[in-house]
Amino acid sequence: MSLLINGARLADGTITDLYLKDGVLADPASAPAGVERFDAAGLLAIPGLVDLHTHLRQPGREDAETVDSGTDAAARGGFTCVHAMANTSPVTDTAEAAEYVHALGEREGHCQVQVVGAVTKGLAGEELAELGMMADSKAKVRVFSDDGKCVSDSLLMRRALTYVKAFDGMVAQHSQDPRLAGSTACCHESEWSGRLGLPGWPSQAESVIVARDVELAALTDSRVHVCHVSTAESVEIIRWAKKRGVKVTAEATPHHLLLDTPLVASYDTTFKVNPPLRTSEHVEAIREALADGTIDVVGTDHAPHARQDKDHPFDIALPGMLGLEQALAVVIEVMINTGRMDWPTLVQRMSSTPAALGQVPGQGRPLAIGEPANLVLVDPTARAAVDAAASKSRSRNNPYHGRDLPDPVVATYWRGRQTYSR
Ligand SMILES: NC(=O)N[C@@H](CC(=O)O)C(=O)O
Ligand SMILES: [Zn+2]
Ligand SMILES: [Zn+2]
Repeated sequence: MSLLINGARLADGTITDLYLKDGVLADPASAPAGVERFDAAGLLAIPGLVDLHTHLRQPGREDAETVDSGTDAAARGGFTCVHAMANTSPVTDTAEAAEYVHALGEREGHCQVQVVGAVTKGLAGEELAELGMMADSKAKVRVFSDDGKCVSDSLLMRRALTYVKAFDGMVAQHSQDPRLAGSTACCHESEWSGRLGLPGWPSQAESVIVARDVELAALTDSRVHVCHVSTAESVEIIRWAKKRGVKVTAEATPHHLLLDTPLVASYDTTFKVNPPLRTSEHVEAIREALADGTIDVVGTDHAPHARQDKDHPFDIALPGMLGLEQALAVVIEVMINTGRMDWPTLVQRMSSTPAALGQVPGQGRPLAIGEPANLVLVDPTARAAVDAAASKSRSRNNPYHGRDLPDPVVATYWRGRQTYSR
C-alpha cells in the first residue's frame, strides 16, 4: 500500500508531504504520478501515540474487551502501540502467557501490542514471576507491573528492580499502600468521602509508596516508573528524586488531568477509579508536573469493565474507566488549548518518551524519510460531544460521555496501513 499525504504540518510547524510506502516513509519526490493522495491542508501530522498503560482484558474477560476491540479503540485514539497490562486471567506471569498475548497482538491487533509482565506470580505479591524468561521470550517483555495491585513488600520490590537491570527493564508500580488504602477505599479521603459516606483513599497512601520506591530505585540504580500519579505529594517526591538523579519516571492519566472528586457525588460508578479522582488542587499539580516534565508521559490506564461489574453500589463496583479514544482530546483541551504545552512537548509525552521507556523499536520516531510509517493526522480545532455508545471498545464506562471535547483524530496509520479513518 502506498499513499501520498500532501501539505501536512509537523509538530515543529514545517509543512511537508509524507509518502507512505511499504510501511516506511519514503521520499515524496519518488512517488509515482498516479499515487493515491490525501489532502492534509490544515491538519497536523504527528508520530503514532504510544500508551504505556492499557488493559486489554484478554485472556479472561473478553466480555469487557479483547485485543481486537481494545486496539481498535487505540487506533481510533491515534495510538500505534499499546502496552497490555498483566492483570488478565490467567495473569501474564510466564513466558508462555506473554507469548500468547504477543501473538494475539500480531494476529488481531490494530496497533502494536507490547506485553507487560507481572512482577509477582499471580499478582499475589509473594514470589517473583519469571521476569527473565518473559524478557527472553518472543514477547521481549521490558516493562513489569502488578498493576491493579501494589508491590507492597519492600524486599520483593528491591529484588524486582535488581533483576530487571539485566535487560534494562523497568518496574511500573501501582502505588497504593494496602494498609492505608485497602480494597474498599474508593473516594479521595477528604470532606467528600465523609459527606458521601464512602471509604477514604488518602493521598498519602500513594505518596508513601512513591517515596519508598524512589529510595529503592536509588539503592538498586534501577528504573522505577510510577503509574497513574494522582497527588501533589507524589509529584513533589518525584521532582525531588529526579533532582538527585534517581531513575524514576512517572505517568499521568487523562482522567486525573481533567476530572475531579465532586463527580463522585453522583455515585455514578463510571467515576470510580483507582487511584480515585482527586480534588482540583491535585489536578492542578498533575497538569503542572506534566508541563514541566516531572511527569514524563501520559498513560491512559484504559480500564474497560462490563456493565455487570459497574452496576453495583459505588463501594462494590469495579474501579476503572476507558481512556484510549479520548486521551489526545483531553491533553489538547487541558494542556494545548490553555497554552501550557506546545505540540513538540505533547509528542514527547505521548509518543517518543513512552516508546523509549518501553524500549519499543520503530515507535515514537520522528516523521522523517526512512522511518516507520506510524503516524496520526490531527485536526486540532475539531470538537464534538463524546458519545459512549459510539466507542470501539466493548465497554461503556466512558467518563467523558456527553462532554464537549476536541475530536482531533482524523486518521491513524500503523506500519504504513490505515488503521482508523473518520
Ligand atoms: N485503574 C483502575 O481503577 N483499574 C484497573 C487497575 C489499575 O490500573 O490499577 C483495572 O484493571 O481495572
Ligand atoms: Zn493501577
Ligand atoms: Zn491500570
